[in-house]
Amino acid sequence: MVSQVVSNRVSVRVPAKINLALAVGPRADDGYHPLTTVFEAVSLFDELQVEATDAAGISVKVTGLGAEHVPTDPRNLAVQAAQLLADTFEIDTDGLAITIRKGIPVSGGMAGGSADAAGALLACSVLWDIDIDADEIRALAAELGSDVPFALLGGTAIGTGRGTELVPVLNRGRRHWVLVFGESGLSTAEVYRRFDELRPDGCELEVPDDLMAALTAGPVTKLADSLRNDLAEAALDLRPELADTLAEGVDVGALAGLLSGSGPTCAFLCADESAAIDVSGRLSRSLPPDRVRRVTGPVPGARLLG
Ligand SMILES: C[C@](O)(CO)[C@H](O)COP(=O)(O)OP(=O)(O)OC[C@H]1O[C@@H](n2ccc(N)nc2=O)[C@H](O)[C@@H]1O
Ligand SMILES: Nc1ncnc2c1ncn2[C@@H]1O[C@H](COP(=O)(O)OP(=O)(O)OP(=O)(O)O)[C@@H](O)[C@H]1O
Repeated sequence: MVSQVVSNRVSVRVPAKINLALAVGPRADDGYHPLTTVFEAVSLFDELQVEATDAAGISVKVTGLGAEHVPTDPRNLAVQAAQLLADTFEIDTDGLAITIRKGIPVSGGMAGGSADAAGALLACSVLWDIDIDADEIRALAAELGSDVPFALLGGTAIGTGRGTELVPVLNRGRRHWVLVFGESGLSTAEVYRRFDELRPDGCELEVPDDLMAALTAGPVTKLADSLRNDLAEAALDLRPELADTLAEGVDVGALAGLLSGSGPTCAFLCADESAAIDVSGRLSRSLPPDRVRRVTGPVPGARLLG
């Protein structure tokens, strides 16, 4: 297909995720673990702009939270996404300028890099006027990373396989969360490796019935009781101080504390908005305020801006 640039600048916004449940089976021969997870997209975003310029090659500029830890070369997941899309549709990437504004912590267990990959797929498909359907873009997303298809979809969804097979979950209401970002990031691969050492046979890949029921009916306390993360043990083994953070959030009024994905971000479910304001205020007294954020979920996946 020949590229035809229809607009020379496209902006998108992509949310972070938490895993309301993350059941992890034993490591498979390909190095990945089968999962049964319930993703929820929350109101913490990366913004990404792609632009057609006269310069050579692909350039990438990163600003915002933790930008200094993000590569600005072909290792950047947004660059990889643009390149994969271009290769698939035979498009010349010369002159592509990508700008990323990070709002999602890097290596925070909230799928920040995946968000940028999803954003680049969406933005470049518009910039290059590619006629790509939902199944095709989902397949490219899954090639880029296990969390990338969900970053496109958003909302609340069950993920199986590597986390790339998604089924949206109907649920009601808006949930109020307080996030505590880690002092530094944790490597997802390292957390899975420690999981293998601690749980060589994996954990049970059960569909979390109590959680599914709590998403559609009953008080939010029921949901708080059914949150689960099989990677928490491994992440806490690598970062024991996270146990104190999780306990502190509950001490100051959260209904439950949950490690987000592979961590180190801690997510606290609160009864309602005013409880979340109170919890975030109290946590900000003992922690640097820029590590504490109030968010809601679910929110939609990758969206065009403007
Ligand atoms: C922890 C989660 O965020 C939960 O949603 C994901 O499972 C991780 O998703 P991700 O960061 O997009 O993962 P990928 O980029 O695909 O893989 C990073 C590393 O995580 C490990 N990995 C990831 C997904 C999976 N189902 N099993 C794994 O073992 C692998 O060691 C892999 O090398
Ligand atoms: N656009 C990007 N944004 C953030 N990190 C990126 C990006 N591109 C590459 N990386 C690299 O990817 C690694 C993981 O970053 P990321 O922020 O996606 O972790 P994460 O949120 O813990 O991932 P997940 O929750 O999907 O496991 C980091 O080492 C980072 O340097």
